[in-house]
Amino acid sequence: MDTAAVEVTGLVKRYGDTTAVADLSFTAPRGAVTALLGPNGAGKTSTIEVCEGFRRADAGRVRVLGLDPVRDARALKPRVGVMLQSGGVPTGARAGEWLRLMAAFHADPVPPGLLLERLGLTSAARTPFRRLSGGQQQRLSLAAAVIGRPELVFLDEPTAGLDPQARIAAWELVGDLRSAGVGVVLTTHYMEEAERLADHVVIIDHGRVVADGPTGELTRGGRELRFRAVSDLDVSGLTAALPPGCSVAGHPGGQYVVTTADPEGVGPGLVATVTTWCAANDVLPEDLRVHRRTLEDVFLELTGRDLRDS
Ligand SMILES: Nc1ncnc2c1ncn2[C@@H]1O[C@H](COP(=O)(O)OP(=O)(O)OP(=O)(O)O)[C@@H](O)[C@H]1O
Repeated sequence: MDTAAVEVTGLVKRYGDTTAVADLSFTAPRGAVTALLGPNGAGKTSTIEVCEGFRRADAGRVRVLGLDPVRDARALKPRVGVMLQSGGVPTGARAGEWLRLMAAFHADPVPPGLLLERLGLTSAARTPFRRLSGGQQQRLSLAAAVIGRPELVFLDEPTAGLDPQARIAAWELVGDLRSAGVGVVLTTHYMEEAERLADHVVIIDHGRVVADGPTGELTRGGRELRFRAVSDLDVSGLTAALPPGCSVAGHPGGQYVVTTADPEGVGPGLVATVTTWCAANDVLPEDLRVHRRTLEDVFLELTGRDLRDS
């Protein structure tokens, strides 16, 4: 069986003179959570909308559960759940009615009442969509995306604007989907969310993939070793003891940061060199720890710190 839930090869998407997606390729595995990350305007929504069959690619090949999202739209519809950034629910539809209607399109839907309860919408069941709060609208769209027990769900910024409780409920729902073997492809601007939920991360910038891999692998290789010690440590002496490419910075309060340029990050050898030097100089390195890179560190390293004008 084809193991990919989504396979995108050389995707190009243009809007007039704007190239939103430029030769983009990635694979999202089945039964796993894949997060598409990228600054505003990077091309995430365009990519996801082509995968959903809502937009046509200008070039490249897209396969969803092995099928073509435009040509095989009818076959894919019952197997794929979609949560649009814009909601996609008629403004006058009442939350409960809308979910019951969505349920009617599927052979074995999740009971609408159960989903309303899971997502904290029971008391809003009779409220028209336009009168729901932004967070309630988001949650209703999420519920509609999963009600048909899809094999794959596309979630475009599923937790944007949710309060912490609603975000946790959404995370739990995504976790349950994954446990049930459902593939999830989501976009988010919350790095902590991606780190927590995603098995696989694809970072996009200017319509191209700049990093792609298992979340743990992308964040591997912390470049810093930190410790506290006396405030008048001989920083130049320690620097001289370290391998080339390492530097030491002293900060107020006796905080020290050893940084390595080695792409593999801080290894056991560097930790041993620092502690050996400390022992030889009668220095106790307190709170010694290798600072793990977060997904946010990786994201900013790859996409820069400049604000995007888009
Ligand atoms: N319908 C459209 N017509 C013209 N340009 C568009 C259209 N949709 C998107 N774009 C442009 O394409 C580029 C990519 O947009 P897209 O929405 O795919 O990015 P994104 O990564 O999802 O951004 P965000 O994080 O802000 O949602 C942007 O420059 C955007 O202005």
